[in-house]
Amino acid sequence: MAESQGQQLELDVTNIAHGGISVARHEGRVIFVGDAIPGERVLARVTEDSKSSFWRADTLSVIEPSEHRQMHVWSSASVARKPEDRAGGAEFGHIVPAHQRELKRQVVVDSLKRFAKLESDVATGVTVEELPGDPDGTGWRTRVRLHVDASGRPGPYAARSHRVIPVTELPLATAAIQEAAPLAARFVGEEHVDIVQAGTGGARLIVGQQKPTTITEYVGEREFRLADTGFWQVHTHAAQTLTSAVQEAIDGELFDPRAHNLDLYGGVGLLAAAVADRFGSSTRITSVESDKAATGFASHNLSEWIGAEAATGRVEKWIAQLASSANSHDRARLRASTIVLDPPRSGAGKQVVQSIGGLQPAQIVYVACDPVALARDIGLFADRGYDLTALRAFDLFPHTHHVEAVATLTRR
Ligand SMILES: C[S@@+](CC[C@H](N)C(=O)[O-])C[C@H]1O[C@@H](n2cnc3c(N)ncnc32)[C@H](O)[C@@H]1O
Repeated sequence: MAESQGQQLELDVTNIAHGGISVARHEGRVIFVGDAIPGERVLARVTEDSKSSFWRADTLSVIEPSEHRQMHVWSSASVARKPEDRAGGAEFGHIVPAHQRELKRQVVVDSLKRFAKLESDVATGVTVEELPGDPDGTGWRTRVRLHVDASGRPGPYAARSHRVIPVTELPLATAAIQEAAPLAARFVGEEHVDIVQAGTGGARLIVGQQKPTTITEYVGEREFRLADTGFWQVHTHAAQTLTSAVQEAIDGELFDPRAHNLDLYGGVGLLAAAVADRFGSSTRITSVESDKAATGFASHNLSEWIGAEAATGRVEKWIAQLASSANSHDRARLRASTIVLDPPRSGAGKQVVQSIGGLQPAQIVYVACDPVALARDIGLFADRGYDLTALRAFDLFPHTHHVEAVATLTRR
């Protein structure tokens, strides 16, 4: 069907879809359109027509703008540029922040309806909460990766492409990163350059596979040590927001500090510390993480709690092994447990959900950065006897389509 590629169409945009794209219809066929807003009429160019069920298109110009449209916060990503020259990573930057959150709310509610068959008040009543910081949604990013092109120029990729776009500013990044970012430098032979702003010491540049250095991040007064190349929540206020959200998501009536509580996909122990901070010095919790360097830091970060420990392993294997080796006392401690999990974008998946379900914990707190993966897993947990009893969502990534959710699931 390649004859439609490149064709220009006037489209009425009706809905938002997962992934930061909007939905329009043309002659009965769904077309996913980038850089548009539901309610707008746009002139778009078809970029993909290989599937019979849907096509993709880029907005070329806006014919009837939405009342929620604003000038893009990043001129390098503006619809005024040719689609292939627009920087990626700020695909909602042309939408006023409050409406970005409304569209993200719709995606969360719609995902739960479609993939978990859930239309309860808990599911439909969710809102997407704004984080502290600049209300215009800029200046929050403490980690930025710039890719490097064949001539050594660094920049973000264009949306859905590996084409490096040279830029002169990074408005989503913190002031320290904007100042330190070597946007005019050349890095011939490197694949990428990372700029990281740690809790202390300004912005650092990490070129290619440079050896890691230990940095310190703070959540309130609490210190977390980690590698500058390792995982840490990206928004300046994300670690504190998720700490409070996880603490509040746990039903205190169902929490047993002496149970075999788990923090799965634990990184350097941020959420295990959140749990132990709320429930006190006798809290028992094991943080499980596949990155050995991270669990080394987690052991240090959790050392104030005698019952907190870090284990290195892939969750899917580690938990299956735990289930197969548990005796009746272990099983009772697991049945009384609270399990926090914070998997990567792909979610926990069927195998891990089945293993967790098999342990029959009292409650599960699921921190998710992908609403579709979360909804799929909530549906799988429902089959294992767990109901969604609380849900919050947070705008951890303003001007992008990403949204973070914290869900509590309780054993029926
Ligand atoms: C979204 S991060 C969350 C980290 C931590 N909860 C935090 O908030 O800082 C997900 C973590 O899961 C780890 N990870 C990814 N896949 C894993 C797996 N199959 N088993 C264990 N850990 C995994 C990653 O290394 C990363 O540290």
